[in-house]
Amino acid sequence: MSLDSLETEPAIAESLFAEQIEPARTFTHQLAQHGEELGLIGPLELPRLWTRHILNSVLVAPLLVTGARVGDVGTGAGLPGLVLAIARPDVEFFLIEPMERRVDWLLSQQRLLGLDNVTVLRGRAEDMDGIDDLDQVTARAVSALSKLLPLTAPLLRDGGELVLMKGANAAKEIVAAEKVARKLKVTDLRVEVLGEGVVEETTRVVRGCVRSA
Ligand SMILES: C[S@@+](CC[C@H](N)C(=O)[O-])C[C@H]1O[C@@H](n2cnc3c(N)ncnc32)[C@H](O)[C@@H]1O
Repeated sequence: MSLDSLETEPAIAESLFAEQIEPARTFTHQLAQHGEELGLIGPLELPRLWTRHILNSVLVAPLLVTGARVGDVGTGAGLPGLVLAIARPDVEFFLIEPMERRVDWLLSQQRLLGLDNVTVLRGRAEDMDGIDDLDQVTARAVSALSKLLPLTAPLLRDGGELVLMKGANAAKEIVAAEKVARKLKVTDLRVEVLGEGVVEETTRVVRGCVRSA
């Protein structure tokens, strides 16, 4: 595929990725080159690949805790899971994705980038038997919060945290998910906007904790 229409790297990318900028560039180029043919990104995404997808994902990196075990549910093309694994080599990532073709892509990128902080798990989040002790769980563009909470909250240890990337309706989704949140013992659900004054397109996350007592 021609990379002619790939968005020029925004100047802010270098400060957001710091010393990890080179692998971030490699991954972005890989996604630009192969993403459409593999059905990972739409044909209109190249002119906004950095802004809409890569930077949007890396803005979550400062919310992750050093040494944490972090699950990313529905990683797909690698968003945000692989981008975060590039930006945060000090964090251990479990990328959960059911589709074989996407899993193959994630494994190929993990190898290419030499990411030894990544484990790719093939399957649906709700079928991840034996994983219920993660410190933090992320997800992006998987489903509405009321459906996403049952996929993500059970993967967390008591006191673990959800960091779910959401769109403009995030606050409304929290209201709609109140009952399911109570059932799953998810507390303190709130919206945070990341990247204000730093990037053109800010990122919205819903954060919340799982507390059994
Ligand atoms: C719209 S894509 C978003 C992919 C990526 N997170 C992104 O932002 O580009 C949704 C992804 O969630 C995955 N998915 C759907 N249901 C899932 C489940 N129950 N558990 C884990 N992943 C799931 C799909 O296979 C798909 O890759």
